[in-house]
Amino acid sequence: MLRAHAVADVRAAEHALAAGLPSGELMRRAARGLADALDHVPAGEVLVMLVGPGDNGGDALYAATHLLDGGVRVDLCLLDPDKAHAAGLDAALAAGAQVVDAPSQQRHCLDALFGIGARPGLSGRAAEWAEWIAGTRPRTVAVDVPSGVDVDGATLPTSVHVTADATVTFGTYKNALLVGPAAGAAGWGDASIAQLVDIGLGPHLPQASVEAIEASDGHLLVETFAWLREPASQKYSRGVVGIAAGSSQYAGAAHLCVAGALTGMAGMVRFVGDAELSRRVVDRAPEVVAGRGRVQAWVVGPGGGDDAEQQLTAALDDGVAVVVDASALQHLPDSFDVPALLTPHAGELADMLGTRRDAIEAEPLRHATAAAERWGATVLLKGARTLVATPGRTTRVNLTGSPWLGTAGSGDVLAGLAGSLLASGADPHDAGSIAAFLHGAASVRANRGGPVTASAVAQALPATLAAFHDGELDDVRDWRR
Ligand SMILES: NC(=O)C1=CN([C@@H]2O[C@H](COP(=O)(O)OP(=O)(O)OC[C@H]3O[C@@H](n4cnc5c(N)ncnc54)[C@H](O)[C@@H]3O)[C@@H](O)[C@H]2O)[C@@H](O)CC1
Repeated sequence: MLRAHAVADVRAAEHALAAGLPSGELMRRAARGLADALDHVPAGEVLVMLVGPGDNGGDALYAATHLLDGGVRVDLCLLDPDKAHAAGLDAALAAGAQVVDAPSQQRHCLDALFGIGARPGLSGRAAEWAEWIAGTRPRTVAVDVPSGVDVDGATLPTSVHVTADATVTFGTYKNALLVGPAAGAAGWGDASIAQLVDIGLGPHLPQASVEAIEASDGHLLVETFAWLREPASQKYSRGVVGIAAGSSQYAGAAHLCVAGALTGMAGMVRFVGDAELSRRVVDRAPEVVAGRGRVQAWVVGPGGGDDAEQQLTAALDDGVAVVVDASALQHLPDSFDVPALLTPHAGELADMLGTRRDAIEAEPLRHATAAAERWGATVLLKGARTLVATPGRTTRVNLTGSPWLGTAGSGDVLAGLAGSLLASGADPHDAGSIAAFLHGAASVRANRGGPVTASAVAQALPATLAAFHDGELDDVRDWRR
C-alpha cells in the first residue's frame, strides 16, 4: 500500500526523528536523495534552481553541492536572498553555483520555492517563475511538492502553480502527490507517481491520510475474502450478487454490469429486470440466473429506467449490502441501514450534494469525504484518480488505468465488479477500492496505450484478478501526457 500523510503528521514525525539525530542530518538525507534523483541532468548542462525562503530551498542548495561535484552547472534564482537557507547557500556557492536574477534559457529546472510549509497559491516573482516554466517548458523536477498547490487538500487553488514533469518527495507521500487535481501538477508522466526518498520517517508516522493499492498488494484478496483461504469452496460460499440494471433505453448497461459481476469473486449472478431484458441477458450469459432470490449484495442503477427508485427500495428491503450507481443515486434514502457503496461521477455527486460539477472537480477529496459522512456510506467518486471515502477509514485513491478508460459503459462494468466483491465478503471500502484498482489495471492490460471498450475491460478482468492474486501484475497505469 502506498501511503500519504498530512503535513502536520509529517512535521511531527520529522521532529521525533530529528531529536535522535545530529543537527541537519534530515536535510542532508533529503539533499542526497534529491541529487541522486536528478541523475538525468548530464554533466555540463545548466540546471536552474528556483530557491524559496524555507527548508525546501535548503534541500535544493545542498543538493546543488552534489550536482556540482558531478559536473552539472547550477544557476540559483533566490526568491528572497536574505531569507535563503544561509548554510546551504554558502555551501552551494563554495561548490561553484552562481546566482542569477531570473530563469532564462536553462533546459533543466528545480522547483524548490515552497514545500510542506507552503501557503496555497503563488504571487510576485514566484508566480512569474511558475509562468516561465509553463511557457518555456524546461524539464522540471519539484522538490517535495510542486509549488502553489494545496498540499493536504490536493487542490490547485489558483491557476498559477508550478507544473512539474516529476516530483521527488521525502519521508512519505503527500495528499497533493496522489489525489487530483493537484497530482496533475506533480507530473503524472509515465512514471506517474512522485519518487519517494526514504529519510527514516517510517516508524514515526501515524495512520495515513490517503492510501493507494499497489500491484504488489495481491495479499489483500486473501485477507479480504475468507473463502479464498478455505481448501474448497462452492458457489454459495463465494456469494451471490443480484443485478438490477438496464432498461429498454439502456439495455447494454444490463449486459455490461452483468459482465463486470461475472468476472469477480461471487459464485453466482442473479439478474432482475423485465422479462424481455432478462431473456436477452441470459441468452448472452447463460450462467446468469434470472429472477429474485437470496443474494448477499445488490447492484442497483446502471442504465436504470423509471423503476430505479423501486429497484433500490426492493434491494434495501433485502437487508444486504448494496452498490448504488447511476440513476439510483437520484433516490438515495436519508441514511443506510445496510453496508452501502455509492458510485457517482462528478456530475452525479454534484447533484447529490446540491452543488456544481466544476466544484466537485476542483475539490474531489473534500466532496467525496463530505458525501461519505453525509450518508454514512462509502462513496466511490469516479474520475482520473478515483477516490473511495468511508467514515473512519483512510481514503483510498486509485492509481491504475489510463485516459482511455473514460468510455461508455465502463462504469457499468465497475459497478458489477464492485457488487460481486461485496457479495463475496468485502466491505464497501475494500470492494470499491479493489474494484477500481482491478478495473483500471484491466483497461491497461486490455490495450496498453490505446482505446478500450467496456466489454474489453470486462474480458480482461479475470486474468487481471489472477495476476494480482499471484503477485504477477506488471505496471498497471498509463497516464502519458
Ligand atoms: N523539517 C524537516 O525535518 C525536513 C524538511 N525538509 C524540507 O523542508 C520543507 C519544509 O520547509 P519549511 O517548513 O521551511 O517550509 P517551506 O520551505 O515550504 O517554506 C516556508 C516559507 O515559505 C513562505 N511561504 C510559504 N508559502 C508561500 C507562498 N505561497 N508565497 C510566499 N511565501 C510563502 C513561508 O512564509 C515560509 O517562510 C519540506 O517540504 C522539505 O522540502 C527536508 O529537508 C526533510 C527534513
